[in-house]
Amino acid sequence: MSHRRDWTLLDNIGCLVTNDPELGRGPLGLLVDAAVVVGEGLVRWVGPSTRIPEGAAGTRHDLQGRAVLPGFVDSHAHLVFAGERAEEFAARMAGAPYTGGGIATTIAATRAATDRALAATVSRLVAEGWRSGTTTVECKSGYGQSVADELRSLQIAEVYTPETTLLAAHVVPPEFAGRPDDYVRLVCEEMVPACAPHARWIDVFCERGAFDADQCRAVLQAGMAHGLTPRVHGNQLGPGPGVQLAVELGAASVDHVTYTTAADVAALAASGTVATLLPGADFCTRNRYPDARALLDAGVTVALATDCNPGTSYLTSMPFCVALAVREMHMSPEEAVGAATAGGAAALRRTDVGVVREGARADLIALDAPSYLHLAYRPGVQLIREVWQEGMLM
Ligand SMILES: N=CN[C@@H](CCC(=O)O)C(=O)O
Ligand SMILES: [Zn+2]
Repeated sequence: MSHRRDWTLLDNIGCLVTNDPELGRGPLGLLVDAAVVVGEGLVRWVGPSTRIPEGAAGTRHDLQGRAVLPGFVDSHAHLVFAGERAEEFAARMAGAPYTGGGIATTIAATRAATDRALAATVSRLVAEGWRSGTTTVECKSGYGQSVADELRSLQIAEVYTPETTLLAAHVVPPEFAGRPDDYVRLVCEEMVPACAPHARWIDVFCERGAFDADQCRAVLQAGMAHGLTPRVHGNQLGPGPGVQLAVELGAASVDHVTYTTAADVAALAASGTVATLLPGADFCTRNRYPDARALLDAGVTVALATDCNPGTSYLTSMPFCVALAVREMHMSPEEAVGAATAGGAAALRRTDVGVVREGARADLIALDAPSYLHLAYRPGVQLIREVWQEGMLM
């Protein structure tokens, strides 16, 4: 390795999660007493502290025995919105069910907001996520529901992340009440062409009360025809066709997956579609949790994400999702940490994040703890000590 004065050696790492089984033990590719060299935004070298190449870097950064992981990959978030719905949350905690009806409140507030106010919210939530160790975040539109408002939502989102998603088919907006097919036509014929240049993904809310399988298929196919890759909100509030539709269209991910049948699990296991579980939403809506064990034991790739949004999951903490996954969904700490990092990367079809190996993006987090186990063991505690984004300490 050539000497690079502007590269940094992170050494004295007590426990390193690489997510590369060729680099270390088990599926998390664990190394103890490890070191990483970062430079020009990328990971340049990974290995045991005893084998650091001579002159590997100009600067040394001592981790003092802390655990280091890939930054979290939050593959499901709705960050472009205005207002909040704390009263709706309180009513739910008093027994009211979640039906998705509150989405209309956020649509009205978002339409009335200035671009500047919407951008400030995205910026605040991305920064909140950073402080919890999120270095890659996906961001959906879906609270605009008009051509102009979906377009500006994506234009604001793309300033903060390349992982932007057109969720025009979130709910039928009030002006189309009783005419869902007219709205679907508007989405397919006008919103998709206008918004596709600003999105990587096309998403739909496939659920009773939102859009049915045929309407969702039409929207997803319209997006695919414009170069977008599908992902699906499905099986959140009850059993439904979301999982099967996602598999049929080769979606990158189907998200929520709270109510599944054996056939859904088998279809996912035979597919390349990731199941993204959103335990924050189930927590905040007092829903049941997905059967993560059935999915994992069948061999399905599982991701964890926050679903940050003002209705069902107003949170940005991936560590909280890891803790919920372990405590409530019976995932092992290894499975949960893998799902929050490599799983999220798989859900976004990214090979450069969610992993610490030579050539990957140098997105790393250091915990105020000796092991990744503490993420589940110390729920609610701020353990994120350092966040390195593309090799820069934030
Ligand atoms: N389920 C659909 N969309 C969001 C909730 C949106 C809202 O209630 O504002 C979700 O993923 O949970
Ligand atoms: Zn969502």
